[in-house]
Amino acid sequence: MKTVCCSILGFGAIGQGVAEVLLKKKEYLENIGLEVKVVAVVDSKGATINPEGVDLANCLARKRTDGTVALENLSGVEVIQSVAHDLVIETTPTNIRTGGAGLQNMFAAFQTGKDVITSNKGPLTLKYRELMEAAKVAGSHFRFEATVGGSMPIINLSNEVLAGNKVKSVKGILNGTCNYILTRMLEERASYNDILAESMQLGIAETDPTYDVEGIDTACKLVILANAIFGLDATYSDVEVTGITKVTPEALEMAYERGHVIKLIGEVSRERIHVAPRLVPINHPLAVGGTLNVASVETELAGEITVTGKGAGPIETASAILSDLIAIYGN
Ligand SMILES: NC(=O)C1=CN([C@@H]2O[C@H](COP(=O)(O)OP(=O)(O)OC[C@H]3O[C@@H](n4cnc5c(N)ncnc54)[C@H](OP(=O)(O)O)[C@@H]3O)[C@@H](O)[C@H]2O)C=CC1
Ligand SMILES: N[C@@H](CC=O)C(=O)O
Ligand code: NA
Repeated sequence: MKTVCCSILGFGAIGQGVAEVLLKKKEYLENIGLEVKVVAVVDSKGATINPEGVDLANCLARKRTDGTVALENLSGVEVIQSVAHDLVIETTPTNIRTGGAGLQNMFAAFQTGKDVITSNKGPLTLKYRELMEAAKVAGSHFRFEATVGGSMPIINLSNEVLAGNKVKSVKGILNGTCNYILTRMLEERASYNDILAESMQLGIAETDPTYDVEGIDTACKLVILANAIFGLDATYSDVEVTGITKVTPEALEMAYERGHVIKLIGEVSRERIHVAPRLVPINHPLAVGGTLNVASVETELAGEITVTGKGAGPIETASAILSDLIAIYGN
């Protein structure tokens, strides 16, 4: 049995989703020879630490009742530097201006020879090259399937499953919150503000939901795809960005009467990176609803390959983190 000691940095929707999935998959992981021991859990107020393994069920319960897991006044970086472990699971909020706590956590993880799995888009949008270089120098694994499309495989699909294929472009819906809002505005005539509030409660919206509705989150994901799949050195300023805040119920209904839905479509190729609301025919493969994401990958040898899956949500996103964990340590 291989023991993987890890920390969970950020214990909001996704961090808690990871804890739940690790509890649910304990037996499965043991059956494939992995004991995953969480030695530290950190939120914005501090940390719970136990080198023998923290009680995840207890952490989840305390987070619900007390609003925090903090028993010790330590930050993510302090935990990385002082607690022995192999893997940092980084799920703090996306911040594309500074990279936020996530950027510091990732550099600290690589400086101390740890592997990183993350759902956090900020650091990868801001400092992709530097992070890849730091991971390489440290000989660390760095995986981030959860950053784009949540549970929907897209990064590992393009780089691993479709290995050898040159990807020409990726086009699709990469924000679950916007898709949920546009779908419910059309189908139930629900109000934009009510659905946005509900998205926050469901744990699908960003910590700052303007990232979702202004197209910033989709733009970050396109930057990550540009760098991870196309080998570009793109940053946020390379993306043309329009969000959904100006899409009205009337526009959605008029489009529908003419056989179309309005979707927030992102597209990345070597030539152009852009996101904007676009008309999509009702029966088109990109016309998926709810929190679904969808991506059409245009490849050199295999033609077009389209995937769809839940683009947001705690358990769904944790499933991508779990698959990255198994990709690193399984077998
Ligand atoms: N929600 C989703 O469906 C998806 C989210 N993501 C990404 O995953 C990440 C997490 O998202 P989500 O869980 O929804 O966000 P939340 O806002 O629900 O949770 C963020 C967590 O990070 C903690 N945190 C904030 N600042 C710090 C800090 N300095 N040190 C340690 N912990 C800190 C918060 O603490 P506290 O609890 O004390 O406030 C909270 O526990 C984001 O980067 C997001 O972009 C990616 C895919 C899907
Ligand atoms: N807020 C994001 C979460 C996943 O990245 C979304 O709605 O897609
Ligand atoms: Na994904």
